[in-house]
Amino acid sequence: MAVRPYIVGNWKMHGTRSMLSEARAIDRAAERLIKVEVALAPPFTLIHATRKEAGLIGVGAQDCHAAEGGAHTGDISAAMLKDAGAGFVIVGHSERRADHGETDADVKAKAESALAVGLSVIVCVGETEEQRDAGKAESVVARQLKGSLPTADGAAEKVTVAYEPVWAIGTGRTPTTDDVSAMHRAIRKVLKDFYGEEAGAKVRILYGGSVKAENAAELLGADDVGGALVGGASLTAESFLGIIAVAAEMQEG
Ligand SMILES: O=C[C@H](O)COP(=O)(O)O
Repeated sequence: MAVRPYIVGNWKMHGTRSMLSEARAIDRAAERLIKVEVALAPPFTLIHATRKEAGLIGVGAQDCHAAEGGAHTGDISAAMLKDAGAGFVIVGHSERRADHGETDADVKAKAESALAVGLSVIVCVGETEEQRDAGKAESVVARQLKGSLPTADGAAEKVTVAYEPVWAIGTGRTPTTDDVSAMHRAIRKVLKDFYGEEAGAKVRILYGGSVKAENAAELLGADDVGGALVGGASLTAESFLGIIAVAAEMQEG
């Protein structure tokens, strides 16, 4: 279990201002849970309000455009996210890789643009069920990582990796603890090769994909799991705090 697990809620395309009450409730409870680092990634429209109303937890974005600015209708730059109060941005989520055809190079460019304005990044990787069944999971994730990780000076200190098997996202299905351990070990090797032994050893690796309070202990208990990237179970304070409480209890040994 990580020294201080990082539990991040990705609200995806959910959330109007009425959901700020959930963010406030999470923020108030997070104050008690000093053993766990907590963050939320609400929709763009709620970043500024969430930052203002939830002062203790981290607040971030779910994506950013790679350009500094320009004629990109509907897109949002990393600088705009920082201006709105974001401290990090998720890049390369499988839903964006699939729905928007984002390549590893696109993800790397987004990550570099985020680091350039002082944001941290959560770089998402994960295999499909077809790739897993073909025995290609580790090679796919390694390729995604090598193509998506930023290389700017000091990048490793601002990078978190989220391993999210695509077939576990939103399905209620999860890998076995042993499978999570094996993949996280493989990811750690890639990180050390990519950033060097020392820097690569410090990058946090989160697990994401149907994390709930009921399965959090087994998933967070796998080897080299630094926390979780949580979708559906982060949408209410009750369910999200249930996961956070499990992570905190695991810190108490
Ligand atoms: O970003 C979060 C992941 O996609 C996991 O989503 P989920 O917890 O709803 O399976």
